[in-house]
Amino acid sequence: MKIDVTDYQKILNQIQQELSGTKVTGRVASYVPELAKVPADKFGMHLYNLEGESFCFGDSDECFSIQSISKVFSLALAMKMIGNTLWKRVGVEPSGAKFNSLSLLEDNFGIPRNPFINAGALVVADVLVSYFSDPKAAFLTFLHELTGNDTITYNETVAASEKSEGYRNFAMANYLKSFGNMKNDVEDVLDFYFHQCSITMSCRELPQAFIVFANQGQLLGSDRQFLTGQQVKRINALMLTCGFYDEAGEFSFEVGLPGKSGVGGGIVAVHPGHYAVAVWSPPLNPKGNSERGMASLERLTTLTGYSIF
Ligand SMILES: NC(=O)CC[C@H](N)C(=O)O
Repeated sequence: MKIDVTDYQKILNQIQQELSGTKVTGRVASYVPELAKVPADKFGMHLYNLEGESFCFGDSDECFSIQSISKVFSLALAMKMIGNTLWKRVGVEPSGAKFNSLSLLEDNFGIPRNPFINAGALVVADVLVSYFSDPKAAFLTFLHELTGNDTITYNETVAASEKSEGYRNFAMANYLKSFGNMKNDVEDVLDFYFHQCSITMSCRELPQAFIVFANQGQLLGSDRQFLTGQQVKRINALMLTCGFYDEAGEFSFEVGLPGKSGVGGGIVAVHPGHYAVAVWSPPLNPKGNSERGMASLERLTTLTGYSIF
């Protein structure tokens, strides 16, 4: 199938028109002051296709805290570095539970259900802390190579306040350690994890990073195979089944694309073979996913008439 590219901008304009004025019931994340400060009416979207064309509206050039969207990058880096041994320490099944749930660890002997719930992302962070002597620098290098944009960096204020409020993540990391599924110091792993979550990127920059998942692992506009086809298949499968925690079914049902959300209000989705798209609207629904973001992506696949299904 081929979507007429001239339609994308029209469709995005329609989404902006339909949704920018609507009332949302969700709340902006408030567990750290830096996130609570972000105006609730920010709204932007950017679609980047495999032809290298861009379509956007609203606050699409403004950087925001990518939070859990970063878990896709850390997973990709860990898969690149240690391959299949990763799956001995983290599962690939949807959790059906909140992103920061501790309860499933007890039944699974400290093996998190998947890499996108916090427990799984902490194990992935532990892998990276073991692998690299300077994991924070290595993570940025990975992102810079992936995007060709070396301005992407951490927000130290967000990382610090996340740390000062991170009781549940500390509990989780210690709990993983008690099962032997955390090899490094809890402090070191959390320092890395809070930093990866603090990365700021815009709706324009995120699809430039995610287009590799629409392009079978090859960087766009180059012949560099950045990830293997199998790695990309697996990451897309995990985004589809686990990217929205206990709302992964709903996202798949309404939108029909692999994607990943963050509590900063961002969502990125991928249409393999076609495009990557990011949307940002800070108010979150009760499951911790951007309310207007989900609605926007539902309109995108409905108006284009195409999803992966
Ligand atoms: N869902 C998210 O975006 C959660 C990320 C957040 N930094 C946390 O660890 O709680």
